[in-house]
Amino acid sequence: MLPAASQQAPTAPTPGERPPDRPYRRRSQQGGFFDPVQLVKSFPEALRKLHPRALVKNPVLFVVAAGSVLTTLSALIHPSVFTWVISIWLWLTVIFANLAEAVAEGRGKAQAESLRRARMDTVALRLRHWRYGTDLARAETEAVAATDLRLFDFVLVEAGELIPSDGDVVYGIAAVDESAVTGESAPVIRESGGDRSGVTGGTTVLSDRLVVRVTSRPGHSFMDRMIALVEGARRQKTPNEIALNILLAALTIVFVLVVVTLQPMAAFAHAAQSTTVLVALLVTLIPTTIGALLSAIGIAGMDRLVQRNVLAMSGRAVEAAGDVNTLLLDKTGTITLGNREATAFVPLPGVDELMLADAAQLSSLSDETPEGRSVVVLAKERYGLRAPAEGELAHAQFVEFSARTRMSGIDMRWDNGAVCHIRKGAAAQVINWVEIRGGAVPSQALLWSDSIASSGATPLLVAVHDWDGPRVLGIIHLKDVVKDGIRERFAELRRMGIRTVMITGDNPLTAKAIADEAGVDDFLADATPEDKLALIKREQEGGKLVAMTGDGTNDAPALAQADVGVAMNTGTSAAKEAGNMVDLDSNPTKLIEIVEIGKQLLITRGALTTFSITNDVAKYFAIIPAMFTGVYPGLEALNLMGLHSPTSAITSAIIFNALIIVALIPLALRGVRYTPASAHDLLRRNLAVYGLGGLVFPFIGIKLIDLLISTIPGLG
Ligand SMILES: Nc1ncnc2c1ncn2[C@@H]1O[C@H](COP(=O)(O)OP(=O)(O)OP(=O)(O)O)[C@@H](O)[C@H]1O
Ligand SMILES: [K+]
Ligand SMILES: [Mg+2]
Repeated sequence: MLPAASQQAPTAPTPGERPPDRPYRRRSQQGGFFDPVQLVKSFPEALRKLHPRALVKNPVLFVVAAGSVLTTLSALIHPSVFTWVISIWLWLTVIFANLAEAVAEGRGKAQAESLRRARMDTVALRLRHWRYGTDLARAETEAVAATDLRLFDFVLVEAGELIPSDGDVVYGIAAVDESAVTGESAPVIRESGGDRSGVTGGTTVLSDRLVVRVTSRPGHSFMDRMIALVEGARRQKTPNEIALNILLAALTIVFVLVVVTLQPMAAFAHAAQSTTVLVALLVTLIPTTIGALLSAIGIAGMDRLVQRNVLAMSGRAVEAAGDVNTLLLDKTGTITLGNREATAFVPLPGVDELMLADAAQLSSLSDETPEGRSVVVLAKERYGLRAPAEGELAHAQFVEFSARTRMSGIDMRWDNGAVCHIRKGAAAQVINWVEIRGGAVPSQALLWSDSIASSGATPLLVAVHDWDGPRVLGIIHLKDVVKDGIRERFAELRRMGIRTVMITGDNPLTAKAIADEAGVDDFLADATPEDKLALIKREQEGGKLVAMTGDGTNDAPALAQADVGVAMNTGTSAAKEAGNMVDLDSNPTKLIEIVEIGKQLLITRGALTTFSITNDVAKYFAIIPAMFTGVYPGLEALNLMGLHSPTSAITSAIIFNALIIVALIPLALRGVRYTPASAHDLLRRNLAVYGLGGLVFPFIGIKLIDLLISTIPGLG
């Protein structure tokens, strides 16, 4: 039996219909963006991170921890209020730094928990020997545990059932509830053939039924990857982060040398310092603030993407997003709604309309793309044409659509030896097909299809080669609609300095019409998957960072090559595998937010590094006079803050040094405010705010702490 190729699409919104500026549901934002309770909750984890194995990964913190051990030992040998207070606050410095990381990770852990709950063990109905055209009612099935499914198994999923594994729909069309993964309760359409064929294990089929080909091994599913990602288990340091870490380590080594060589000089001046004071000086000099917050900033950047329903598989991609120059988008399903539908059959002069409709339908019987299905539907609804019954097409061979041939069709053979070939596809390819077979193509074929294309629709030429010879019959008019509000979003990208380029396999006229309507800066038409890849490489050779959004298998090579490859969650598994980000909302203009988050990550890191280095200056002015006023009374002039006593001055500096870490945790997690502006303006503003702030703020903070603690006996 032939499959019911003309099943109607269930009535649910297509993903593209969502207005781009709709506020996304942010899953873990229910308790406010930064919840102070998290600080308390993460405390045990911060203590666990005191393990030396965890500490060595952060050279700055490791030095502080080593200093804490030294001061604690000396407090045990020469106990005093001062030595104990310094020791305790040094340990607190390390713990607060761990706390920053623990809080950043904690938010993801909670999310991972809720994902785990969604991932249930299910029983799958595996189909034995399924191939296209099998009657599902008669197909042999066996029940197996979802965990026992293998790659390329076929499973049947009915309405109300959980999809047992990631895969591609190979037969059928259904409404699917993907809220377990995307947090979005509106159902989405998943169908075979097109760019909306990918399904995710753990989501639920709401209507109809699907045959799914399994594309992931147990334990390697999308949901598993998502859990590992939000938990931070797979987080690797990005190249920029590693570079900054090396710089911080180098600074630390320099200051260790400074402090160690200071002691002989101090001794020479009869002002030899205690271990506690030397460690205190060292800790104030090294960049503890940024050392403590660096990894939290990175984790929070990934997390901010998750809040916007984007899964970034690599931190490097998030950083690259902050510097993107060019954005490439495919047309169908990305810029347009993507349900290209046949709306009319246009016969050439002298061709019977019914004959064209019949040929169009025959050529689309096994064409499982949305376009193909819509042709069958149109032929049935407008002309009452029914798909041929079982047996009638026993000797037919289907020719599947491919992005390279840009055609699909059927070859039919009759018992008397007669043969009939039917093709439909892009105008240039079909005309070529007819001419190679020796047929003549009337000028209207190209003229009319060009005029359809110029309106932004896609023309498909239909041609036959039978006993009457090769000839074009007419044109199928495929309509596609540009998504609402996309023009404004592209204008916004332009303001951010990003060039948008549409790349499509469609013809240049359709491409131009859509490009004009959507307001992209440039377009490339007639693009094969290789062309898409080559375009990205060319842009990259010029030193540019390229982002690409796409959903089709034919976009996969380009998605893999791009610096930022954002696959639509509605897309095929191949596209999702190839990209380094997946947008669960399948919104191509999400890239605007991704770029913002990338920029915000870079700015936050820069701002806090500046703050960290400048805020050490005040501590220096607190500690140096305290160390030497005994022997050089003139140094009292450096006691700008008028601190109470040498011990209170040093203690205040160390307490401030520890507290500033906790105070900046919310900023590290939330990110510095980002407004679209040139990189130069942003840099200047941040230097002013965070550089100057870092310079001035500690003077006030240390003075206040000094006023407080000078009342404590033993410190005053
Ligand atoms: N089912 C089909 N049968 C025959 N020809 C088709 C079919 N679908 C598309 N075509 C033709 O092939 C061309 C390329 O289509 P395809 O969907 O591969 O483009 P693409 O590269 O994915 O671009 P985009 O998705 O950006 O539009 C279309 O312009 C159309 O002429
Ligand atoms: K410091
Ligand atoms: Mg496509």
